[in-house]
Amino acid sequence: MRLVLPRQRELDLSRPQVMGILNVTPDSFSDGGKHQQLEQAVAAAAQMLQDGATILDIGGESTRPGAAEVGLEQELERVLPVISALRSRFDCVISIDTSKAAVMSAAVQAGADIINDVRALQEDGALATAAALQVPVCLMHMQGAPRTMQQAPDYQDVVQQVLAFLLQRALDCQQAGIAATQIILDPGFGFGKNLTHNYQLLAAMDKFVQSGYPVLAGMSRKSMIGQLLDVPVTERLAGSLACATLAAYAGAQIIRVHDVKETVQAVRVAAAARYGV
Ligand SMILES: Cn1c(SCC(=O)Nc2ccccc2)nc2c(=O)[nH]c(N)nc21
Repeated sequence: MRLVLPRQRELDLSRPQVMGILNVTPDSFSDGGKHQQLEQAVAAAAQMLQDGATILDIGGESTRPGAAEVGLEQELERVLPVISALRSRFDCVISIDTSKAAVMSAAVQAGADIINDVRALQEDGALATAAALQVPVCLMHMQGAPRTMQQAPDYQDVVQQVLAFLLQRALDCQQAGIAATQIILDPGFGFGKNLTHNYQLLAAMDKFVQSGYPVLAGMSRKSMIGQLLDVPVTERLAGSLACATLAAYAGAQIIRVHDVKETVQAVRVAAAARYGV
């Protein structure tokens, strides 16, 4: 199993890969000029790559519960300088975390290799644009919108409903011209799910893997850990490592995290048990 990337590169998914989170939203940097922020992002990227991340996820729109929408120009000016700087310095895989078609095109042109869309290409023009760009896409499930999604998440059967949504979106993508082997599925932990929903999805990770599509799991430092353990976001490393280990052992191929060094080690243990040393 592998993803075909631009510029004759590819990403081998026969073993789980760690995706480092590179947030470029203003609340993710100590204040300082644009240049300083770019330097900080490049330094953080270098550290994550040194620690074993093979993918860096760049996002300009905060999708935290209650977050407001971000304008196109604002999102572009946050992500493009960072993508260009990373592309010119590192040979890593870069994913662009966006739902806007215009950001997808500009980001891929600047050097991004994968589209990571928390809205599963449902925004205007997103599906056609992603198909035209011919890069791998991650389709994530979200119930509702970031501003409202955590008010009252509700499902008859969260696993069945999330999986059915993702399989349908994957078919929509294939009909638009995206190859099945270029489609990654993601249950969207914390996006319109309560604590029980999140752990039912984690327990059913093998069902998503059995779909045959690559699976991305993103639970790092999320409230599904904070609420369960009653710990603040700064005390969620152990819980995050447990989630990453469970997901990798169940066969998830991409694990999206903040704490790269520790997760690379934990995922390597899980992979040794599942695939052999
Ligand atoms: C962009 N993005 C996000 S942002 C939310 C987040 O990290 N919240 C958060 C981070 C730290 C603490 C509390 C909450 N989560 C996913 C995911 O699970 N899958 C994919 N594919 N993309 C994703």
